[in-house]
Amino acid sequence: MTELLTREEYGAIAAEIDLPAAPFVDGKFRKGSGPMMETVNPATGEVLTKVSTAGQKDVDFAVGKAREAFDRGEWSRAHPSERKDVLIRLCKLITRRRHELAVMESLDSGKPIRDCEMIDIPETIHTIKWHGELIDKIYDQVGPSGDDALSMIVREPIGVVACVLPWNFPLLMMAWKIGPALAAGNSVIVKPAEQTSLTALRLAEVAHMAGIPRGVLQVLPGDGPSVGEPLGLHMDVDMVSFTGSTETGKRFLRYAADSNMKKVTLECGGKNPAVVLEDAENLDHVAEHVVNAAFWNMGENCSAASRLIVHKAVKEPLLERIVARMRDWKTGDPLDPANHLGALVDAEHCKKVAGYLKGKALAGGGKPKGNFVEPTVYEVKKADKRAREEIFGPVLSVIEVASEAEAIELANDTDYGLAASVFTGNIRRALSAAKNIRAGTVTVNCYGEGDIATPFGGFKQSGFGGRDNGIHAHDQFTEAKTIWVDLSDPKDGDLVG
Ligand SMILES: NC(=O)C1=CN([C@@H]2O[C@H](COP(=O)(O)OP(=O)(O)OC[C@H]3O[C@@H](n4cnc5c(N)ncnc54)[C@H](O)[C@@H]3O)[C@@H](O)[C@H]2O)C=CC1
Ligand code: BAL
Repeated sequence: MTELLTREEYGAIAAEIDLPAAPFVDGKFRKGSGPMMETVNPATGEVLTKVSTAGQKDVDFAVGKAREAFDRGEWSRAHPSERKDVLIRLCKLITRRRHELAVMESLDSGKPIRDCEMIDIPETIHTIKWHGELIDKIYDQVGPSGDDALSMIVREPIGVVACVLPWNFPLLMMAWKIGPALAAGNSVIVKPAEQTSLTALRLAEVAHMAGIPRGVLQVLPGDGPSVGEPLGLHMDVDMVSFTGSTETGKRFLRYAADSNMKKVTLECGGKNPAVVLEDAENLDHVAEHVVNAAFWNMGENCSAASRLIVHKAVKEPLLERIVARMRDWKTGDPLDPANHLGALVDAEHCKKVAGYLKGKALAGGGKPKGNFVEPTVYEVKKADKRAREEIFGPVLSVIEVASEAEAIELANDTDYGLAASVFTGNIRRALSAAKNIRAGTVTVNCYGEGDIATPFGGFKQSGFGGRDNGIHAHDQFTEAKTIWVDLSDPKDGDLVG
């Protein structure tokens, strides 16, 4: 269990912290050719630092260095157990610096320090360790060829991989990508979201200290058009792995089509339903899961349960319990470990979320204070935009239904398909819902994303081309190659054209 420090201790770390402020390229921080970018603490409005950003020139340079590193082979062709050792060493260094990284993450993104300490940092370590540990234990396959041939199916690193990241879990999403990508032997270029570059830059520096060779892990801060687009269009980038909005995800498909047909995997938005049927057992348990799923990380979570689809027979008692539980979810100073919700990531996003705060709320609904939005619940009709659009804030939309069939139909009535949950005491209904809801993850009598060993990604417009986490992530960051060996005796030679 991670120990939490006091508010004063976190304040002292924040006051001392030395923030990285330039692209990390070819083993060191180097000033970028783009403009300086202010990085702001969304909880206070204070400018934390100015980060030198990358431009086209730096993208070209970093891609060249990534390719050189890949071709040198000290990482890409190293024995898997050597890569494992370095990744485990990296995890040890992250563990040693966990409070610093947690504070940096909280200052930069507005996330509550308790989540940074208890979820983001431990899960970052767990992810990198899991893939490091995996890499010297997986075997390639032998195909079912006859006696006169041997067919081998091997997986090889793809080459130069660009990972374009969101701001909602800056370090953890970086780990989801670089853990498997590095373990497999790729050279990786990370483009963090412009709102949250700091921990990505620090992690690259720490990874270098752990023994990741120069050029193998580089970080290019900057905005989408200046850094994301040139990476997406680059002729020598072999793959882009993206997490973010569906709209930007689609751009990467166009970039690939307009350049070198690079491999693209997308993990995008969601409008995820929590379906509660009339035979759900233990409404206190259901309420606990729904509140956590809707409001954890201020609802800035692609798999947040932002729609509660509830049978009319249990609606009132469930809502009473949800509203009661929400009183424990305190919003405020992200560096105070007593708070469960911090600030939204920036003023622009806060304004977008505030646009959904209209009408009579069952809980919350007050105007934002600075970038802080209190957790809010509305009961809405299914056509209401709060029931249809990804809000990405602490807003739960409740929709009443009268039957199981109506609930499942409504759960699927969305362009997204990332996550869903169903609460019922009946195994037939649970499994039937799990089969019939079109989403990458369906949880039963709980709400979650699975864990590091299970694939995460979306159906429909929530995802494309691969899965994060588990051995599926290893597949995402490798190419399959067939090697076919003719075992017949050449002296028999009856090869006919
Ligand atoms: N699925 C998820 O985890 C996330 C979903 N979102 C959703 O997206 C909405 C908008 O948030 P944004 O930060 O604007 O997300 P975004 O999808 O625009 O940003 C994600 C990443 O893509 C990059 N990017 C943006 N425009 C680009 C372009 N033209 N070419 C290449 N790269 C580009 C950004 O710099 C960032 O690194 C949120 O309100 C939320 O609904 C946002 C972040 C994460
Ligand atoms: N929930 C983890 C993935 C994401 O929000 O982008």
